[in-house]
Amino acid sequence: MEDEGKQAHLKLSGVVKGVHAKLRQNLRQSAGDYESVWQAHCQDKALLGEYADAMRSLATEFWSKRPETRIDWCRSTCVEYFHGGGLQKALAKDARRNLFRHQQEENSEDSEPKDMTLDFSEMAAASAAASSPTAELSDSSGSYSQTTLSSSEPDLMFGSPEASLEDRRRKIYERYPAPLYSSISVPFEGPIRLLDVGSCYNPFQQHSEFLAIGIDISPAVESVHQCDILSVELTQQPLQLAKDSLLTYFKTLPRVIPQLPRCSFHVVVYSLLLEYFPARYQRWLCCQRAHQLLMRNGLLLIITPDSHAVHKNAAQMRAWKTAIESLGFRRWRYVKQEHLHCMAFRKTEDEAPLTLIGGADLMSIPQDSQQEEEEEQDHTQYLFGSLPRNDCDFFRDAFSELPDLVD
Ligand SMILES: C[S@@+](CC[C@H](N)C(=O)[O-])C[C@H]1O[C@@H](n2cnc3c(N)ncnc32)[C@H](O)[C@@H]1O
Repeated sequence: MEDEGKQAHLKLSGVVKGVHAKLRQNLRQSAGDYESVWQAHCQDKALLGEYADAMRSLATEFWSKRPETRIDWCRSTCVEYFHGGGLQKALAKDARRNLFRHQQEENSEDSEPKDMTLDFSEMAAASAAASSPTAELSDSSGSYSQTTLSSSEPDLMFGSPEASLEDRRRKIYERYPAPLYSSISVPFEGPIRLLDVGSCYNPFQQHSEFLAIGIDISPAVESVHQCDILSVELTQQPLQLAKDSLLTYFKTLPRVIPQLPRCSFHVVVYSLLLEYFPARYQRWLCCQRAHQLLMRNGLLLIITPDSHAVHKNAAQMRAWKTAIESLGFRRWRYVKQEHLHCMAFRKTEDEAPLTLIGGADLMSIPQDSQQEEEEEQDHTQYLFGSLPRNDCDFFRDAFSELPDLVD
């Protein structure tokens, strides 16, 4: 019986790993033309269907037996963040950081400020922390990523010499209230709007904390919508609907989604998704899209496989952190589990704070550096039939949530 289970697991993981390997091979053969490789891949409905069934069986029949699955981790992280004080603490920390920064600016001897540039995204966070509940869609006017106060408003900038920094900051807030329509306010209320990208079998749907919207290029179940995160159109503006209408909107999305609303989700989940893509640029684009889809203070959750000790791929994880933070996120939580890296990034800025040249290059996975020659030479029948050894290692890492069934 145990042997039968092992065989079934190997067969299913063979389908999954075969698709990943084929994509990487196609990318190499096309000399890096990831767009045409991706287009051809998305048209291969038979292969996509086989993958979807295999992935669903792996996840629901084998991996779900583990004490804490990646879905459990995402769920407990969201509950702590939205309902357990995590968001409040993060906002309070922003406010302290912001205050400290302005104090530093004022104290610096050589700066005689004529203009003071205030980062309104942080101010919004600070004011959200300090304020009573604010309607999510309270104001849709204006751009607010940066506002410059000129020296023609001296009282506002510096106040009277005796005024405390807190007083001056309060005046600034009164004069320039930061619009919060696309920012998550505290205390958090209502279901957590969670976009599960590469959802496959809609694992978040069963949890009542979430209004879970699952999307996939090849859904394994009816409730998941067909949508490609790489190419789906995004609306120009966030949805401007009252809360009830928002719920209705998300509950009545069409089966095939042509467009997703910008800045409208509390959580975006990429669970075992980024390593599906053969090209770094696709992983990078995917993270950019998460930033565009999330409300400010929303969370991007990334789960990526790795069975090695935490330090083995620490450089890769640091590179991902640098790349993702450059898009306007700040890492809120990182956990290395036995077979997974689990990361939560909070969207802290509406615009990318800096343009990181070569950001896509930082989104590598170990298999990117695998040389074609090595692959061709190393067809060892190691564990997974005809796959090369490095792929075997990868898939054992990538899909070994039940290691005793694979090893
Ligand atoms: C390894 S499975 C992970 C399934 C699930 N998230 C989990 O953790 O068990 C990756 C899934 O991502 C989907 N996928 C790949 N590229 C996608 C894209 N561009 N847009 C949406 N889904 C995608 C695949 O069809 C597949 O179902």
